[in-house]
Amino acid sequence: MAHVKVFDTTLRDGEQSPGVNLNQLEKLEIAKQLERFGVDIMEAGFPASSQSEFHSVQTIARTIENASVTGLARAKKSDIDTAWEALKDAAEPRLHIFLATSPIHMTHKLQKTPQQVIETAVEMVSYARERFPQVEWSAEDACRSDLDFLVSIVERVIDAGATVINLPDTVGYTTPAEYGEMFRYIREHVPNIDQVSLSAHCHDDLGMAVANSLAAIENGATQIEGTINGIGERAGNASLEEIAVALTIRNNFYNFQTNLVLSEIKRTSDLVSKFTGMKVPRNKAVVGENAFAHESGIHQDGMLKNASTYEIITPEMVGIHKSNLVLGKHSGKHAFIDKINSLGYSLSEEKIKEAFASFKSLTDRKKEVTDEDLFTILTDVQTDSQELPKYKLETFQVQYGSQNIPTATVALTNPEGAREELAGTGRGSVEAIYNTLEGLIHEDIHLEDYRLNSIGEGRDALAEVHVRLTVNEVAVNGRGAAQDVLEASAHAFLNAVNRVLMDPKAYTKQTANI
Ligand SMILES: CC(=O)SCCNC(=O)CCNC(=O)[C@H](O)C(C)(C)COP(=O)(O)OP(=O)(O)OC[C@H]1O[C@@H](n2cnc3c(N)ncnc32)[C@H](O)[C@@H]1OP(=O)(O)O
Ligand SMILES: CC(C)C(=O)C(=O)O
Repeated sequence: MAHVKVFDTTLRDGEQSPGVNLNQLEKLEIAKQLERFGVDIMEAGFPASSQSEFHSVQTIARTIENASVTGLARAKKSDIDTAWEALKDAAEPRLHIFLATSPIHMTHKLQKTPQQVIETAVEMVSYARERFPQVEWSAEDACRSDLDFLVSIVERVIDAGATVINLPDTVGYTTPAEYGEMFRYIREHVPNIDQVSLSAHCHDDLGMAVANSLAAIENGATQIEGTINGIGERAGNASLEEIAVALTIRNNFYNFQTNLVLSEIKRTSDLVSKFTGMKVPRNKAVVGENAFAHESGIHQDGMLKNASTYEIITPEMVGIHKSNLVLGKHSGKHAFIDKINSLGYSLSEEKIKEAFASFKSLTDRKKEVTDEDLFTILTDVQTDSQELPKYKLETFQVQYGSQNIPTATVALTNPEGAREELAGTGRGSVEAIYNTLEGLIHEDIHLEDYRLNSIGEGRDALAEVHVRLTVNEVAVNGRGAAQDVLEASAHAFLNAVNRVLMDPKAYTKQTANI
């Protein structure tokens, strides 16, 4: 069976999803999970885009041992130099340079002639190769480029030292037959193509990203690029978990394999969903809640007789396990530690103490603590930086009646450690809390988006709130979980404010709907 390399770009193209903004700790946790998932290459970010992005890429490059870490750069010396500083300590430093090759992009965006584009690509790839042992070059908007122009530029860039050539469908325009044909054409017409890996990178604007990626593999691609849960710019990228499972389940058709550990899919998907705030649609292939649910009588009857009647993928294959060790009010530290280890976490003693305290306080209010609850507690603890000063919720009280004006009284500790208390009103309970918090925090804050999810089932399920705020005109996301919706709402608000106040440089990205 032939091997296909997996290039994950959740932390770069995935983070380009409108509304997503990951902080450094979240990016690092996702990177460690991608390493466990077995990706060959992970694109940790775009180092020249901001200082915080530079530090995230540098930390990931210094931490990850079992995958090659790369970063994106424009065809510009300054981007390449910055990327080198961020990536030079990686186990295998790798750079990803892109330059558009379609007439639309060359004329309107780059304002360069095709000849200038060839010269720039060649010059920048050979400049990058003076430092990086691995250089990937992407022909941005390849699918709307002239094929013979693509043949000449790819040949020249390989001569300049590129080790990987990527032919992205940047705008999700192509069909499987066309994309496959493009790979075949490039393989047949570029004389030095066998010296490099040939990569596919698809977007989902027409819902064909996964099908296009598979067509590329069938026609000579040796690397595929994508993201977890298919997140990414606009409609997203090809979903890596869907490609991996398709190659496995249909290995009688596709004769290709990857290094991915399929049983890590669920956990990777959950982590990315939680940190990005992008909920996985219930009906999404492979990781959606309904992917293994059977509703209708005839299907249920078939399932009871033999699961293969209606299930082509088993939940276990993608890491969905029903747990039988129940944690509750009477569980102690040993069972707790055993459980967090079995969920794949490795936490410091300090963090274990913090997580155990949150667990115990949850058991006072909830009969059974599920794996989903623990996942929420543990990921929050994992990315909580204790050392940094921040706003902390102490107590709150809300008075609500259908005839009264909702009123909240909130007490918090400010970053200087002083306790402050205030009362305020609003049109509803959440608004009363948020107005009061705005009165306590002397920054210019606006709520842009508020979403409430339930974690698990039943009356005692945890509430999880995702908010999007602008703090001093900087957009930032926040997340909070608690058994009570109002408490989760307060935590989410403070989480967003703390993120931007602790690391203002990281939150300069404004996503515009243009
Ligand atoms: C297909 C993709 O997904 S590509 C990756 C897209 N990702 C991102 O853009 C996220 C990170 N980006 C950023 O933080 C910013 O855009 C930065 C820091 C890179 C650049 O910011 P700015 O200097 O303010 O430039 P701005 O983004 O407005 O415009 C982009 C400039 O880069 C040029 N450019 C675009 N692609 C390339 C390229 N591959 N190589 C060289 N120059 C390029 C544009 O022509 C434009 O140049 P101009 O200023 O001479 O007109
Ligand atoms: C940088 C390139 C590979 C990209 O993201 C795209 O073309 O979609």
